[in-house]
Amino acid sequence: MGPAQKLNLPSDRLERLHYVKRMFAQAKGPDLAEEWSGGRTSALRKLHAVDAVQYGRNRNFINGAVTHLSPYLRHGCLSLNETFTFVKQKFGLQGESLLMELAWRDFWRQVWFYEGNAIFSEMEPPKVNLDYQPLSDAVKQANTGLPCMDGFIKELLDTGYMHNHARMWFASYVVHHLKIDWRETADWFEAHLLDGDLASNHLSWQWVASTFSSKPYYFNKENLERYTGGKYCATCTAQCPFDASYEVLNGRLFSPSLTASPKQYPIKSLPMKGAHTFKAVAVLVHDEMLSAQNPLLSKPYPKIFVFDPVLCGHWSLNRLQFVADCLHEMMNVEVWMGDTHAVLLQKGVGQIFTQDTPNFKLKEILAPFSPSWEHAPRLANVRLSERRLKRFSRYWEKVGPVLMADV
Ligand SMILES: Cc1cc2nc3c(=O)[nH]c(=O)nc-3n(C[C@H](O)[C@H](O)[C@H](O)COP(=O)(O)OP(=O)(O)OC[C@H]3O[C@@H](n4cnc5c(N)ncnc54)[C@H](O)[C@@H]3O)c2cc1C
Repeated sequence: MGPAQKLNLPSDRLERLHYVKRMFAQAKGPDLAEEWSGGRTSALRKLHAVDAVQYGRNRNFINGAVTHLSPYLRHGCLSLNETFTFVKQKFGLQGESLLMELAWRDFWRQVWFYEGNAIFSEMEPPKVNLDYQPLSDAVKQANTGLPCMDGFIKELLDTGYMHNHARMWFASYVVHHLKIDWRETADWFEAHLLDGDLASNHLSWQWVASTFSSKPYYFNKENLERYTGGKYCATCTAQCPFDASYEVLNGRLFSPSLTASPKQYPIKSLPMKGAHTFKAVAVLVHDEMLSAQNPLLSKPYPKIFVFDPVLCGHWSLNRLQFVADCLHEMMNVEVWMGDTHAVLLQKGVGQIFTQDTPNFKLKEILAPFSPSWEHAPRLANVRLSERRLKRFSRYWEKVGPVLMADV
């Protein structure tokens, strides 16, 4: 890693895109499209355009009224609470479907807080036989020979986005048809998403695989054709692996799992760095709190954000550009690239305030700086037992009535 370097993000958007490309020369992929510009201004525009009524009717269709809010929620441009309240007040019960999807995000995050690094290994034994083949170049390069899957992958590589239903189909195809290692693909997938989120992503892959659900997720051609409006099937000449009844697919894809123990994926700790006696205090802004409205930014200390390769070295170019857009709106935040530890030492910082996160890597990096982890308000102020955090339905049984009480 080179020495830490302070960045001066240009105000002009095009210049900023070029600047990020130059500074992060190793980052791959196309530039960030204008419609995905980062920051709270764009986030609010998208929030005000939400049509929760249409969403409830057609969210599973690939061209349905989905919100595209995920990158903004992931990076804290909007808080989940304010988004939930906005939808509830504007749409009432008609917004229920969207409110429930927003709650899924909270559920995965609460599971991450509770389980920690366990979410990166199999949470439960798989309910059907899984295999762990390496992720192939054919998948990574959108060259599977299936127009639907290649179309989904191309969209991911070109824009950093994939519709939720396409994510489910794609994950199911990779894990259950190609028998590829879910964890390797989840890591690759997260690196290409603008909304890449370790909890929503890795736990969703486990939900599809059946290591955090009671059965595997799979689909047939009829389902894909219906929700894509026939877009891929109409001209497809491939031998379709999905063209069968659920019963036939079930027999073809699965036999009950013989593995009693869930697969574990070891996680390396970062090398421990010593504490020190510096006196300065700072607010460490991280990638989940990218809004000038974040309450921590009102503290009377310097605010510092670091593009640390340990945390974001695997991100695609457009994700880095998205984050740069967000930071550009946060006038009083100093932006650096390099080793967080080195930046804080260089600035004589001995103590930091920051927003709490389940991200263990960030916690390890910040441990030598007496971090004060400030909790963001929770979506619902309810205590959730381990049992509730095993399945969304049990979580919702407790949280739903609290959140929906005044609708
Ligand atoms: C295999 C797989 C991987 C995924 N990886 C991620 C990820 O890395 N980051 C991420 O934010 N989401 C992930 N999701 C969840 C979901 O697909 C996306 O949040 C959603 O598609 C984002 O698009 P949108 O904002 O237009 O969603 P909309 O359908 O408009 O939903 C509105 C919001 O509700 C939340 N939401 C909706 N569905 C889900 C869900 N199933 N789980 C959690 N939150 C949800 C999101 O915050 C989303 O922005 C993944 C799902 C699957 C099946």
